[in-house]
Amino acid sequence: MRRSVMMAPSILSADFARLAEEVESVTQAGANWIHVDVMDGQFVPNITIGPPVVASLRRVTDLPLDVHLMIANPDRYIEDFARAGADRITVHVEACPHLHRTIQSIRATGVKPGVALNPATPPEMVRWVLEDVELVLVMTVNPGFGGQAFLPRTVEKIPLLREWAGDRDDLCVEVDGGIDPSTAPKAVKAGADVLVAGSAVFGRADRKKALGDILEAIAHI
Ligand SMILES: O=C(CO)[C@H](O)[C@H](O)COP(=O)(O)O
Ligand SMILES: [Fe+2]
Repeated sequence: MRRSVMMAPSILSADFARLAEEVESVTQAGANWIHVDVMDGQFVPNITIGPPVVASLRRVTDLPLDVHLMIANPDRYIEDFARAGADRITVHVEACPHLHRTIQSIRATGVKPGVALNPATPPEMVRWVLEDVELVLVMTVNPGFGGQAFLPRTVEKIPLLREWAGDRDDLCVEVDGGIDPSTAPKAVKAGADVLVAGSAVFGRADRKKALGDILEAIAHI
């Protein structure tokens, strides 16, 4: 029997002028986590939001805030995001020359650490820190923008990560980018158990139907 799958809508595709209502709509629709994409214009070409927005979200939701840092030198901001109310902080291995130290810094704040892999990054890059993290985020698009097409080969990393994680049944493997009812089954079959979806959820008026269609697509896997 496969592990239960959690849905983490990405607010990247939400209406930022109505963020509280947008979060409430996906909460009512059954979202498990709220995925927050932080971009700095350096590590990725786009710029989004920072700790003040996370602090504002913290005041309007009890759902776990899953903060995905797509920023250069993330060590500078870990404490700020932790203080703002993040439940999880995920850093990119490509942005962390001292990855183990960065993971320890996240853990020291009381926040659950995660590591993310770009599509071109081999899974071996996180092999020796798997026991130190709570989550591995496998990017299924190149980071920086919502609404891009899913890259199918990226999910081939997931069975390797699961194998290396051994009996770490609690390790979350999250996929992020281009997830919709047609691609979610590929990720879940490979072993993903957290699905981030931005445009496939916030791009539709009926959020319950949007989440429901993804869950229905994976129901029999
Ligand atoms: O990290 C991200 C982009 O870098 C986003 O979380 C991701 O792209 C979600 O958007 P979509 O589901 O529309 O692809
Ligand atoms: Fe993301």
